[in-house]
Amino acid sequence: MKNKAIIFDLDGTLIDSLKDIAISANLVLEEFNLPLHDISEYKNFVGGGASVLVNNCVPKNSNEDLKQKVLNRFKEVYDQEHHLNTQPYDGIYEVLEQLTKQNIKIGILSNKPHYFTCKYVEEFFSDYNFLEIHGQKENVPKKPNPMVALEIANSFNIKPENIFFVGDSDVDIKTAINSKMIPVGVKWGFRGPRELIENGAKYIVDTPKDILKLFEK
Ligand SMILES: O=C(O)COP(=O)(O)O
Repeated sequence: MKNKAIIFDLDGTLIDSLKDIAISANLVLEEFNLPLHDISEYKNFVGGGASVLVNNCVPKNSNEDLKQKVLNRFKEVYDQEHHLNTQPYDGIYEVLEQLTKQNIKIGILSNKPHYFTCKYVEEFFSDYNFLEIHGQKENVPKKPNPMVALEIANSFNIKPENIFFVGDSDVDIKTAINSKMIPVGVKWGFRGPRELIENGAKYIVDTPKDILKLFEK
């Protein structure tokens, strides 16, 4: 057991953050007099980080200046008060408890801006021993680039092929493949299993507790 580890994605994997992201983005779109989107549409907008989110939700012909302004404002609005609906998925705490008991090293790699990633981890997961916590940082390549995932493997002192990379989007599965980790897709996240399988997920887990079964394989 001790020679295995898990890197988790955050949004759509550990926490259900969709509604707050959508509410914040729609508030900003409204401020800029731009068309709004249904919450469910945001499922396909999230995953590539805040700038990709903005790219996806502003009209196609928007110029860079507008995108930058929307992005800056989104970060402000999201930071203020729109966290009321965000919660860890049912069963996540139990899994983290078990992983901690079994001394399995755990980390988080998200494309959510690093500041927000740390904020959420502090709010929900401060009782768990996440050894590595990385959101998207300026001038650091984001997922699916394997760089940070490999740095985490290095710090864990565990070979990438013994690390499960658990996520809910194509970006996560591609990150796992690019870093030669074991790609695990979750069924409860923002995208469906089909996207995860098409992108090369080796395992699909139906519920958080199925993550524990991966170690029996
Ligand atoms: O917020 C995003 O766009 C992505 O975040 P994630 O990498 O934790 O899914």
